Amino acid sequence: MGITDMQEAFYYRECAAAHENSPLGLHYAMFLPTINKQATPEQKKKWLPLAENYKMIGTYAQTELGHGTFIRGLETTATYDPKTKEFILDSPTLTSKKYWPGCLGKTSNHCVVMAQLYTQGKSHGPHMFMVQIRSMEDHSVLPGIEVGVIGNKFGYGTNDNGFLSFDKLRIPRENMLMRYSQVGRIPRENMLMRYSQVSRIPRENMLMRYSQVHEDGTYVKPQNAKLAYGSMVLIRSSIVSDAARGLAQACVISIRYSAVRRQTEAYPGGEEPQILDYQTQQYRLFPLLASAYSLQLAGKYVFNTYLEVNDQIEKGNLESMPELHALSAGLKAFSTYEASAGIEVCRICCGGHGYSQASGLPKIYVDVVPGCTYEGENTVMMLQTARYLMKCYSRAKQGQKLPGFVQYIGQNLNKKSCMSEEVALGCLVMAYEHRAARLVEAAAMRMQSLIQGGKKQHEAWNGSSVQLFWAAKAHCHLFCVKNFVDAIQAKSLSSKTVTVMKSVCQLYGVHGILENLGEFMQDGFFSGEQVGYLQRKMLALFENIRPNAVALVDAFDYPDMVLGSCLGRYDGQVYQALYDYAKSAPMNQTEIHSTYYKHLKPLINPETTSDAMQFAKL
Ligand SMILES: CCCCCCCCCCCCCCCCCCCCCCCC(=O)SCCNC(=O)CCNC(=O)[C@H](O)C(C)(C)COP(=O)(O)OP(=O)(O)OC[C@H]1O[C@@H](n2cnc3c(N)ncnc32)[C@H](O)[C@@H]1OP(=O)(O)O
Ligand SMILES: Cc1cc2nc3c(=O)[nH]c(=O)nc-3n(C[C@H](O)[C@H](O)[C@H](O)COP(=O)(O)OP(=O)(O)OC[C@H]3O[C@@H](n4cnc5c(N)ncnc54)[C@H](O)[C@@H]3O)c2cc1C
Repeated sequence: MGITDMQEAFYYRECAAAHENSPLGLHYAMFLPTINKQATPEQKKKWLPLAENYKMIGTYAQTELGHGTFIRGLETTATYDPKTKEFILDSPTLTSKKYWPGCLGKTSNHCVVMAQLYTQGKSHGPHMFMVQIRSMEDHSVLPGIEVGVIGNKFGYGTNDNGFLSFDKLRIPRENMLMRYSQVGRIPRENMLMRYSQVSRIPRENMLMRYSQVHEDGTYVKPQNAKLAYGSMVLIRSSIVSDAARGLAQACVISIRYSAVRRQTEAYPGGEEPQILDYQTQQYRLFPLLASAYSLQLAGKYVFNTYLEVNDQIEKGNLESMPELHALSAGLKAFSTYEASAGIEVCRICCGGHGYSQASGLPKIYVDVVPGCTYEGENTVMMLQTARYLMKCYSRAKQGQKLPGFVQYIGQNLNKKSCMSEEVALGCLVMAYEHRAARLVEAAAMRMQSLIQGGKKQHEAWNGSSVQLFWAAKAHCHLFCVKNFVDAIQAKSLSSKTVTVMKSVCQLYGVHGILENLGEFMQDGFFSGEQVGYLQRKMLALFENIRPNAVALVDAFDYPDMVLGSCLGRYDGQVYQALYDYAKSAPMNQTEIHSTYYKHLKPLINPETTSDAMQFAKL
């Protein structure tokens, strides 16, 4: 293929088999990046050529039957044996069996395994280990390993998500992924002196600034334990664009179809209008179109932020790690919630044909919706963002300066909206900042009052977690609105394209307020009159966007082969395509289906059943 950028390669493969989650998906999305980001130079030198050339095919085995969210609760153990300089991997309980990892059941011959590290009788928490699970000669399962597929799922039929357990499997010490942030940069001469006294690890291993288990079992911890979570942050930062892609494709299909489909005479004797001319169809589809554009912009922002922060981390500067975690966790949750719900609305807007696989919509849905669960269950991710927002709130109250995208926190909440009939973009951003700041403060106040009332920290946290969730969701929503507005304002408004996009951006902001009105009106920030401005503006924007609706989805430029949809075809020949799809159905290859003779004929013509049964036995 010759494509070196991994995201580009991912999307290129997506074009070849759109929304068919690849049986090598985890090899690309997590196994290779984990080696890239968590292995030492020596380990990369050994494993990357094999993995990049498909000799090693791997997955990311972290989740277990009993734990997916709570990584520190994982039960798989890796115990260091200094006598043999090996780790002993074990699945001590039923619930410790790895369960869910993609490409695990039948495809992978290796995996990076997250296990609790034990050395010198002490636990050091979750760490990653490279484990070979199948022979690279004949793909047979290696001794001490049980592996298989978990069975049918909601979707992802092309991915052999599997289970895996270890029975005191021994792996070399060198198979612990030992890169990580230096525990302080130990001068070379000290390292030589220090390590030569403590252990005789090979010289090439000594020039490391990484976490180590020395040959005698001494553990050198990383600068931050969460660095081991890096691969998840990478994928969370990538999922936002993936969710945007799914929503955008569903919008292409449903809006193109709505421009072709005519239904119900508009008045007695009149012609049937395009269903895209129904205001209710516009009310359901146009805000989703706006959301698709907004999430695409947010996806670009968060992935670029990942690249920037990851570069800093690899230079030992972990300062922006909390911000990246909060941003990637929150936007991953926000984008997959929005996209999943939006794709389902697009399907419903296509009527019966939307329920056919011929529409392409069910396949997009079952490919996007697990994103609400994998790589961090969405509610848990939102609460991680909320945790960061609470810290920001207390820093703001102490007068500390906050980083860019949280500077709104702690602002004066006594002001009122500047909203007028024009519905300026700036007034929209101010409204979202006010709503998020108010919800962050309300959650913080709730926590404080529970603690003052005698609750312990964890009780106050759980007792405030609904409000914490609301605050995190409002924060992510603000981010998407402001990021969209900034993109519009960064362009000159003279060109027609940007003028059209300004309407789309306005609709995104207006619709979001009207769909969450209680949160915007609870403290009187908006007057009833101003809500009227917003309602009228939304209806006006539908009319404004209608003439460009098809062009706006064409602009996503997804080819028919990627959409895989009879409804979203560029040429609009929907009905012929549906009929051809039906005719090609395997069951239509014979006039009478073989099951007639065995199951129906005995009912319809019992007298002639005998010869029928003969036939059925053929
Ligand atoms: C440059 C190279 C570029 C290469 C590009 C490659 C791209 C590849 C192609 C991609 C293309 C697009 C892909 C899109 C499609 C993807 C398809 C993927 C297919 C399916 C994959 C699914 C795989 C999985 O599901 S893997 C398993 C995922 N599991 C999870 O996510 C588990 C979730 N749980 C957790 O993360 C933790 O348990 C958590 C955070 C909930 C709690 O952790 P813990 O208990 O340890 O911490 P806390 O006590 O809550 O907090 C302590 C402290 O730590 C901070 N923190 C927590 N996590 C992080 C983190 N990750 N980073 C930084 N900091 C973290 C937390 O904020 C707290 O800080 P305080 O200061 O104390 O508040
Ligand atoms: C299609 C698919 C592919 C996957 N691929 C992989 C893979 O390749 N590798 C891998 O390791 N894993 C994989 N997973 C597993 C996935 O990462 C986990 O399912 C996910 O992390 C959620 O964990 P869980 O299933 O244990 O859910 P749980 O954590 O049990 O969540 C269940 C419910 O409990 C709630 N909950 C849990 N903890 C809290 C909390 N602290 N506060 C509030 N509410 C809470 C959640 O919000 C949720 O509503 C995959 C899953 C799917 C569906």
